[in-house]
Amino acid sequence: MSFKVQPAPPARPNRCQLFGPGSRPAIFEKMAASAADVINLDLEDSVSPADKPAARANVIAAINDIDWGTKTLSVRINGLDTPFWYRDVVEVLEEAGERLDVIMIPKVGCAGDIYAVDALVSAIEAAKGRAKRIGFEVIIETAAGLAHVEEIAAASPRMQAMSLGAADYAASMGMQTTGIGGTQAGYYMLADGPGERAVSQPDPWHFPTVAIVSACRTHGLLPVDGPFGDFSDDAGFTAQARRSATLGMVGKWAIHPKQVALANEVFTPSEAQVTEAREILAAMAEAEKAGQGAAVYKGRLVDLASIRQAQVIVRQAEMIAG
Ligand SMILES: CCC(=O)SCCNC(=O)CCNC(=O)[C@H](O)C(C)(C)COP(=O)(O)OP(=O)(O)OC[C@H]1O[C@@H](n2cnc3c(N)ncnc32)[C@H](O)[C@@H]1OP(=O)(O)O
Ligand SMILES: O=CC(=O)O
Ligand SMILES: [Mg+2]
Repeated sequence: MSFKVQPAPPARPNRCQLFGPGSRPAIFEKMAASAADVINLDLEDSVSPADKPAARANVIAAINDIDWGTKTLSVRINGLDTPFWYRDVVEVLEEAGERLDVIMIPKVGCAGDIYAVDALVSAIEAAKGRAKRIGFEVIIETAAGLAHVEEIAAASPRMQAMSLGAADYAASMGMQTTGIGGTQAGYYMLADGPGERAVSQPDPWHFPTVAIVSACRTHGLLPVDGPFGDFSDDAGFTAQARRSATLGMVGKWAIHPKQVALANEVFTPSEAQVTEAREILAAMAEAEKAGQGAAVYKGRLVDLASIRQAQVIVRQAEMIAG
């Protein structure tokens, strides 16, 4: 471990972020009644340019009028390359009440993008006497965003979470696919050797996922997997979510309500995982009493690092249980 201790991320559940277009207020109550930990009211890519002003008004009314319970409530603003974003920030922060928790900034390319939004948000908070400091979450979904992922993670004390946006990321990287997340038909390997050659399909999102997790863990943010577009493919969603969870992400977006339960299941440590983690902690407590730093648990090595691994699972389960 470095001399600098790794900071803890915000202690709140973030297993599923349910999105809904700000231009579709009929679904807002359904979003509030869902089992998602985080709600993202969208002003960006699910809202057509002509609908932006009406969507802002809908979102402001929804923040003020709907009972969002204990969910984290976020609004996705438009990107800094558009004429919409500053009005999103000004109107939402001037007119919506204190229930809003977070602003999501899409297509972030460098720390300066965060600085710009921070300056505007700080000025409005001061002018309006807002008591609660608005947090930021960002989407890494461009080549520049990935190249500068670490400086973005460190850009502001407002930063809480980072998502991988597979659709825009694929476009920005020039990837030859229209699929949003999951395995991609063209990204496959053929085994060497004689006879019929086995096909394997590696994960094309592996590199950005690991880069985001690393930046987030370094700076105490929540790493989140973004959208999986084919909401008819439950198995595909679950496989993608399991890969992300295994690599350290804490949750995944839902772009349809049927994906909420799938995400919650993957990102809630199972009873078997928690039991095993507690047994490892118990085995290590016994080993320590006997003056040993290593022990055998179910035929495999456990040592002091196993304590830290097991604590990840136990803490996650305890935080979710509240
Ligand atoms: C890809 C890049 C990105 O940026 S993703 C993030 C931005 N995109 C979004 O926010 C899109 C969010 N999703 C949607 O707009 C809709 O779910 C889409 C995909 C259009 C499908 O809608 P629809 O055709 O109504 O679906 P459905 O008939 O299967 O709906 C079944 C019931 O569920 C409801 N529903 C629909 N979407 C949501 C939602 N996001 N949150 C909560 N509820 C939702 C529908 O109203 C319908 O309800 P009911 O059964 O009629 O009562
Ligand atoms: O905004 C999300 C994406 O996948 O693009
Ligand atoms: Mg996007």
